[in-house]
Amino acid sequence: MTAARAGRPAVDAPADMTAPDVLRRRLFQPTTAAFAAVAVLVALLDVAGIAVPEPVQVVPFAVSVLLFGLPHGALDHLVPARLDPGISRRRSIASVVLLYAVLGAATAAVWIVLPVAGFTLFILVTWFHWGQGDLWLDRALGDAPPSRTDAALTVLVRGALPMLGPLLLHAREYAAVLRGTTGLLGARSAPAGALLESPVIRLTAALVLVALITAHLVVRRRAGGRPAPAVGEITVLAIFFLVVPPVLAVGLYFTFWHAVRHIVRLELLTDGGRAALQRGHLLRSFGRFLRDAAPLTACAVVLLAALALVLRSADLGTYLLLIAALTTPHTAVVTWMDRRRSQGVAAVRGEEPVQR
Ligand SMILES: CC1=C(/C=C/C(C)=C/C=C/C(C)=C/C=O)C(C)(C)CCC1
Ligand SMILES: [Fe+2]
Repeated sequence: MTAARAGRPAVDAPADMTAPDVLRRRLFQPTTAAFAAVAVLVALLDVAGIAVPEPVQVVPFAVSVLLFGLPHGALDHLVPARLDPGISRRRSIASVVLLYAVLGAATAAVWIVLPVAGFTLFILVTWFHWGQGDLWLDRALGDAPPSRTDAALTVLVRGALPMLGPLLLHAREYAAVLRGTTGLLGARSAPAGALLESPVIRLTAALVLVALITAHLVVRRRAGGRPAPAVGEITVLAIFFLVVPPVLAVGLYFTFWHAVRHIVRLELLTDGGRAALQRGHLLRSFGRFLRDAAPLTACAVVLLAALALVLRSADLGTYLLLIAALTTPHTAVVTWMDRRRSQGVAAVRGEEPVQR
């Protein structure tokens, strides 16, 4: 259906634009620009001696409960059926529910027995998971070459930006999140917090980040990929995570960068979603997704409320504990999707029929 027939202004993407072009111009480039604008704004406020108030910093995480963040994993139970016509809806739901029960409980057990190890595992799993999300997109947009070294470095760099970046200039807030989460489980994490705040660790993190970024860009160029878009995104994200207070920065990244990209990936697996995205109808596509994800998002909200009651705390730490338990199985689902990579990549290029 064209926009004119729908009786709205002509907002359809031009017919000669491919899906990657449309997504790049309508979604990914504006997102990068918005992140750059936030970094500039925060830097200007800083110069003026104004700090972003703490209640404002948690707004993106609060928004993520219903918009994009928590919902982005709420279709995991349908992913196997969407990707493989040989897998029935019933089998898809049963296997993913089992996966969530086993890996979610195992993650919770680590947190309960060894909270600091739970936190460390959470950072490492997120590092990998957010890195794999950006690798998928780089490949889908034709920027990343089919090289294993490029893949490994992309995952390492993209995950390191949000997980190591905040440590360089905001180690105190980083350590506060460690205390805020592990403290809910009765842990005394003073030594680990002090370690995070030590100059040696922060300097090491800076060196690792610079080395990874350099190696990544060199390898991408040599392997025949397109380094230019990556340079732009990495530069903006590096400045963003250096400048913006971590709770605000990581909340914005989770909600409007990682989750949005994953939603695009899932929408491209359906006829309706792909058609909407190819025409640049982003809001329609996100609306469809949020509606589909509503039942399981509601279940996750109930779990969050139950956790808040058990821990007698309804703060960011509680929410992060829930996310930690859900992220391990979610990462397993996405890793399975990656192994069937050809589907997703072909879908964004409009080369392949997709199933509902
Ligand atoms: C909030 C915050 C942190 C950790 C956030 C994490 C680890 C979030 C993970 C979210 C996931 C995995 C969502 C699912 O895709 C850091 C880095 C300690 C820095 C201080 C602020
Ligand atoms: Fe995710």
